[in-house]
Amino acid sequence: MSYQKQSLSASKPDAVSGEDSILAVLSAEPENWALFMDIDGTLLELAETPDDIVVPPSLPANLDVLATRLAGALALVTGRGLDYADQLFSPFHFPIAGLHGAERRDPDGRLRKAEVTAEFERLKADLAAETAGWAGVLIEDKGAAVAAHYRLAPDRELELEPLMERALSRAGPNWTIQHGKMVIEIRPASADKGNAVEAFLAHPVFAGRRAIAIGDDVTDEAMFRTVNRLGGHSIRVGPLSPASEARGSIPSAEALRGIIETLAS
Ligand SMILES: O=P(O)(O)OC[C@H]1O[C@H](O[C@H]2O[C@H](CO)[C@@H](O)[C@H](O)[C@H]2O)[C@H](O)[C@@H](O)[C@@H]1O
Ligand SMILES: [Mg+2]
Repeated sequence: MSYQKQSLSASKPDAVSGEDSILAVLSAEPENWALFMDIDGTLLELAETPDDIVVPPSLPANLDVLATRLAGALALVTGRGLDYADQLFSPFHFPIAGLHGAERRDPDGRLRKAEVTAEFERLKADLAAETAGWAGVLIEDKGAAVAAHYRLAPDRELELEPLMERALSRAGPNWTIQHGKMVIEIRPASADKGNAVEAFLAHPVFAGRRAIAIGDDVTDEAMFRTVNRLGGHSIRVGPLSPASEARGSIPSAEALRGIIETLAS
């Protein structure tokens, strides 16, 4: 059932639906493609807490080689704060969008950060205080966004929902709720991952290329819709579900890293 959509899309002449076809299009025509990848759950396996993720030592250099093959047309598009995500791939600095698209560093190094108001700072502190006694709930301060993680306390989801909704009303119209894997976030409403992909594609390094977007979560649906509309390819890590607009899938982050390693070698 979950593969029905995949086989439908695979029947299209230019569908990219799995590891072999991603490898094929990128290695055959690297000058024609741009690659946009999510981080958690896509390039890296999910971990119990945000700081427990492991970056395999070969990944940053493999990404750098692949980025060079694509003449720079490779960007990371993440819900993480830009600075946090950037240091995961040190010493390389790829074009990157953080906070689900609200922060961006373009290929020319131009940086756009989201504004953090004094009221938002107070709101984050209050959320941390209100959940201080909730064992297993983690509040992740991401500057202009805040995430309430319940992976270690799944029973708290129902209590976190109204708490985050109340915090959102306090934050005002410039913020929005973002659901994710065992997490509820308040993020800037100014841009989503689809907007970030379009902004990158307007830059000369990316312009004129077709986009491949690879992600694993609800937040990635915005970039899937964008690349589908623009004639690119949308790939979900994990099984396809009818709820996703991704048209292809690869089984795991490890499989994606294998593709990257092959393309880099
Ligand atoms: O857009 P992404 O790069 O996938 O980032 C989405 C969120 O990822 C992180 O949370 C998720 O991964 C954690 C580590 O594996 C996991 O513990 C958590 O349950 C997941 O929701 C990150 O902490 C968030 O800030 C990102 O928005
Ligand atoms: Mg993800």
